[in-house]
Amino acid sequence: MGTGGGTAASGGAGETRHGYGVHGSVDRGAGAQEHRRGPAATVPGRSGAPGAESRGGGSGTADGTDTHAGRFGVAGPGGVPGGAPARGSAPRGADSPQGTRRRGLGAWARRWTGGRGEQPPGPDAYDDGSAADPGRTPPAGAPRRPETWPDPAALLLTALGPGPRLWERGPGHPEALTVRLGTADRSAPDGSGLLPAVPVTAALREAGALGLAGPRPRLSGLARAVLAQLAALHSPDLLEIVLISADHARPVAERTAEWAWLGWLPHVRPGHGQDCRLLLAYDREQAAARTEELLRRVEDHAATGRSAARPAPARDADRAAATGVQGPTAPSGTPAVPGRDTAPGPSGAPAPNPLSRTAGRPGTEAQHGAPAEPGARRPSWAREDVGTGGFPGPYTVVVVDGDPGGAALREGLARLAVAGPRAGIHVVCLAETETASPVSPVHRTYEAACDVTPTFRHCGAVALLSGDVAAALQLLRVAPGGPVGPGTLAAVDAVSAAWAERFARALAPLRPDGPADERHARVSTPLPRSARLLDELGLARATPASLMARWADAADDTESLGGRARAVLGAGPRGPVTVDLVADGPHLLIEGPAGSGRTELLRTVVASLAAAERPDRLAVVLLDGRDGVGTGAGHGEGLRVCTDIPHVTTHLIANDPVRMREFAQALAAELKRRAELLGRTDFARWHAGQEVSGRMVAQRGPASGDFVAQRAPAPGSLTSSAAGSLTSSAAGSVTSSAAGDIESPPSSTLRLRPGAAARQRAAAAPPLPRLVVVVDNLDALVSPALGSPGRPAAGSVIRALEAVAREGERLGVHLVAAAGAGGRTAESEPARRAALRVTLDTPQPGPEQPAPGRGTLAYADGRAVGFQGGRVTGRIPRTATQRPTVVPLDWQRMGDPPARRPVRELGNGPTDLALLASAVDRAAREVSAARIPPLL
Ligand SMILES: Nc1ncnc2c1ncn2[C@@H]1O[C@H](COP(=O)(O)OP(=O)(O)OP(=O)(O)O)[C@@H](O)[C@H]1O
Repeated sequence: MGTGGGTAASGGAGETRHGYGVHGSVDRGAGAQEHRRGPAATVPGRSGAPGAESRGGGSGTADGTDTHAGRFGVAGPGGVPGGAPARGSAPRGADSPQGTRRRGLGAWARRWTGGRGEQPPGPDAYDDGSAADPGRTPPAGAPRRPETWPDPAALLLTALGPGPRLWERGPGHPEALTVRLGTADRSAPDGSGLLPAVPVTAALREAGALGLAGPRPRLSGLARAVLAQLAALHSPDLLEIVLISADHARPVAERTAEWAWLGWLPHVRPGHGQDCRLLLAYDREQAAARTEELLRRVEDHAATGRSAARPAPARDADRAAATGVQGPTAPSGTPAVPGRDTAPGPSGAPAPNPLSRTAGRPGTEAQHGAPAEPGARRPSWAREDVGTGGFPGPYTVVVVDGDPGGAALREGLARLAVAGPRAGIHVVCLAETETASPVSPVHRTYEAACDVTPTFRHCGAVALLSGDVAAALQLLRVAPGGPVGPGTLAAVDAVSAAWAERFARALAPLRPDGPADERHARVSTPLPRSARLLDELGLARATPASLMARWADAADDTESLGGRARAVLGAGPRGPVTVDLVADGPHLLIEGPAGSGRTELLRTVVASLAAAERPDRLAVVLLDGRDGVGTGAGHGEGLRVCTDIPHVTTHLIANDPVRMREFAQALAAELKRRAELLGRTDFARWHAGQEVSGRMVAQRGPASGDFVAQRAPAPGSLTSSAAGSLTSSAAGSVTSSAAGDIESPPSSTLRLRPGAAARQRAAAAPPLPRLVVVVDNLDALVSPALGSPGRPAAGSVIRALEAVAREGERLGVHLVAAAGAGGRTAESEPARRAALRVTLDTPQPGPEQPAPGRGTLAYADGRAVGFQGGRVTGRIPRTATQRPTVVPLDWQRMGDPPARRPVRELGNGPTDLALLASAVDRAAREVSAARIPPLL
């Protein structure tokens, strides 16, 4: 399929053919003007990349005539005297004299193999990147630099391998989202000859949106080549691809046939909760759904100021390296020779060091001799991100093929093209036009493209196919008035449908490595109407082993010394919403009207606290402030259903003044005990001290039995009458021989060691777990109803809770309380001292409305996040509904929401809470966790 001078491939790797240079093949009609020479066209940062502001405000270029060449054009040398280009680089805006094509075959072979390094170093004068002696042959064995912008053949090999370059570009990579559109011959900067087939590239992050226009067959070939590059070089975690091909001017069968290959890519799978099977839109509804999702993301980004996201470290490093290459502002010691420091990895893959990549990216900063001002290369809309490393991803490339119709949709896509780049969303717009030629000069072709695809007008850079057989393209920057400058002429890259299908099927089974949430931040999605806690916890099949793994992880957590108190509340816009009582607390207040799901949320908190930490490091005390709870007085079971969880040591209902007073005294006594034990230190530091003293003992002693020693409080620092009934084992392998222990260590181990008796006494001391006091209906305690049985003792309970609110943070005691909004409760100490606050919405009836439990979590620093509370007392879903079902699908319907059968609950089966409690109980036995004594 490749014709003329382009590097093109068709039908698969075996049929790949290559051409060289532009000579004789690139149309130079009226629309395809000569490239300008001279430094003005080659200085990065001067050309003013297109962007939202520049389009609106006319602040496009500094020199007015410069095009994209400095940013999204031919890469290559141009400004640095003696600066040596590396292979794969090109001068910008410089014409290609009819010079010698030295080592063209060598260049071909290297590009064909994607620069894998298996071929011996060639004699290419520019390969070694030596500024001093560009013609010097690189020393034997010198590492080869791979092609920065691989050609289609290299891409296919990468996918089929899969090769080492697969998904090589992360967010910090200087070439992330930069695509090669074709090639052009360029003269070497030292005048030594011609660099053949130098890549011509466009950077989406700089252009914002990219338009491609031309006759359909070649346009499709170019679009396939562009998307294949993106898919091969960026992982599906970093980049999702959305297709909107809903132009009714073409039959849907034709559109689906043309794009069928794209459906195989892992990048079109909905990774952020989108309601579809694949991110492919072939009709207006699907297109509207995808556009809406993306616009919401843009708004969400603007609202949360995500541009202040933490810097991608590599990015700053890149910039430093780029600056270093250019001289004046270079930090000393920065690798400065382009082309030298991008060594292939062991398998010929590019070195992972992004420093090298930037330094080895001639044609941008490295080659032009202009000191890189931070932000100068980037368009105005991106500049605010410069200091923070740019948008950190994940990115979205939206392919808009033709006009989907409908004013709202058009407007939405226009907004995406203009505002999307701030949120990492870049439009690649395809418009079917005639080839640019003397008959249809550039401006006319551009207007024709804007007519057939209105989104085209919002692209910051456009590539117009030109020439009799559309084998060339002209890459132009777009200013407010339309394309400017003569642009860059190149031979087009294009691949056939068969090539693309083979490529995409090769990628189809591949997945990125590692746990999903560690790989990339999730983008914002709408809240679900209901949520299941076990799903949010990732414990759909709650097993003792999965809980033990979490508890072991908590034991290593230095942030939560003494016990982790982290609870998942439910589903948020970016995954589960978690409160950390240690880091963000110490106390949590849940407010909401009756029926809003306060009690359920308290159960959710208790259940997820238990899933996060073992029961001898975290204890829970439950208090139902309303006297009718659990007595059939119409208020349900309250917190009683949580009492099967081994962490729960005490449950009190406020209907018995005697027990309530005892409870208040016991709680106060526990605070006193902790205060005496901790002395002047606090809970976390005390545990840190225990760790240190434990390690010192452990160093002297033999390996076995160390756990007892590690966790034993220092002798003499103990109080307690409860000694002997408890253990201080924390991580679970050994417990003391105290009463109530499930397993005891072999006592001979301790006897053999010096000082063992003292340590044994220490091990039997009372532990100091974190304690969470969970109170439902706090308002019923603050303002007890006249005649309620608990009224006489409510005051003493409240005083004890106030003491917890005041002193709990230092003592490792947390309060989680639920109450109706406002009233006297707001004035109470527990409410005033709650750093974390949840406000639940009034539930609305109706199947379309969210279930109770919808609310907002607010942090002390003003941050807030909405969530749908995770239900934990729902019945375990019927397994029958989870049987696999077979649904016939075709490409056309992949963008529809998947048909869902309602998950029916077993009417009388166990609840999720019961399932979890049972697993927690078994896990606690497995780790020999001792029970914490009840308060009462
Ligand atoms: N997250 C949730 N998902 C689905 N249903 C929920 C959720 N939370 C609560 N519900 C349901 O809403 C109803 C009220 O819940 P809950 O008793 O927790 O509310 P409340 O605010 O404590 O009200 P009250 O104090 O009047 O009992 C219950 O039927 C419960 O099953």
